[in-house]
Amino acid sequence: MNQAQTTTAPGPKTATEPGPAPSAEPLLSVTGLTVRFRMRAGRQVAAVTDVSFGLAPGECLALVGESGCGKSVLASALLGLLPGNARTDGSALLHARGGQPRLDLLTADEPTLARTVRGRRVGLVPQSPAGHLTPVRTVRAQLTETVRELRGLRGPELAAATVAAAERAAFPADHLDRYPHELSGGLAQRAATALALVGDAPVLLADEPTTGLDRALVDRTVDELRGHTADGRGLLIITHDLAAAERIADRVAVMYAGRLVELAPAARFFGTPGPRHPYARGLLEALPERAFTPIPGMPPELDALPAGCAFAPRCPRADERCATRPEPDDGLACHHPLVPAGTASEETHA
Ligand SMILES: Nc1ncnc2c1ncn2[C@@H]1O[C@H](COP(=O)(O)OP(=O)(O)OP(=O)(O)O)[C@@H](O)[C@H]1O
Ligand code: NI
Repeated sequence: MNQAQTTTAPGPKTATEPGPAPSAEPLLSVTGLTVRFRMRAGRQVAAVTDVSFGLAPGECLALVGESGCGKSVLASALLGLLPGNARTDGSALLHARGGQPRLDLLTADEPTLARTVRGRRVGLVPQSPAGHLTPVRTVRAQLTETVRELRGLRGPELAAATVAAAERAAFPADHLDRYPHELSGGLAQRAATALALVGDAPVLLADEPTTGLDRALVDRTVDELRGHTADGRGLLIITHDLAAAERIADRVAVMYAGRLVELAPAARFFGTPGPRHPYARGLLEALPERAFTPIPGMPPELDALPAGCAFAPRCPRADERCATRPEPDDGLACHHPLVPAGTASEETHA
């Protein structure tokens, strides 16, 4: 979506900016989101730090980054699903829509989240579907209940809508009467996706929705998720699968050690001139169809982060400036970007 491709956090745009009116206000504005886990002996895990982004109507934003960088914690924070030892800061405004009021997801109380947000205003495809499916009930029973609750259907209509909901996520109808433990990982994933799609929530968070699926099913699943953004809904997809992100995303957000280090239009990120942050470039170059060269080293521990740039110890371009943490600017937090600011726009076709 063009209107969403230029800013780190699409706040309210000025009247002089072009773009269709419906995108003037994002669906979701996350500002300075920070999550800390309090551990024993005064230890603290900095899982998410000062993350800001917006999700525009009709937009698909892909959130990528190595394991443990805070992606799922970010999603959990948006749904009020963090454990008791977590403390959040910042805001995550879910804007007014369809008669529903504006709401800060970080401060909303549990009854509000349970009754009006989860599944209705913000859907979730969870990272571990097995843990989110009820073990003692068949997939059909769970899907039927969700369709009844969220769509208000009864009788034959309900039965038909349940089968259609399964079909939407490529969950085979002849497996509907199985219990979660009777499903493969890929089928459990599809059941969870089917459940998450039922409510047609304005914002859908999909946390690794394609784990355990083969390429054809990955494509089918992400296309279905992308289809969710019709009618001005938004999709935040968390994925390790950069090919899937390239297939469906409008923008890509790259997270490292709890922070967003780059936020870029997908066309620019995957095409020319490519990622601007050395870490983002490294992620892309690690792909088999690219250089197939992994980034050396490991991400830092989140309870002992360095004062400067957290990527510096692994960065081929690091220098003395990196002892100071780079402030995010124009969708990038790096002292020595691969593509200098101002040259990253569409006219750069070297
Ligand atoms: N309840 C918790 N208490 C303490 N630390 C936690 C808790 N939950 C998550 N963490 C830590 O927060 C960090 C971020 O975890 P998160 O699950 O968000 O990573 P991720 O980016 O989703 O990784 P993956 O790609 O493997 O799913 C990790 O270091 C993890 O150990
Ligand atoms: Ni995760």
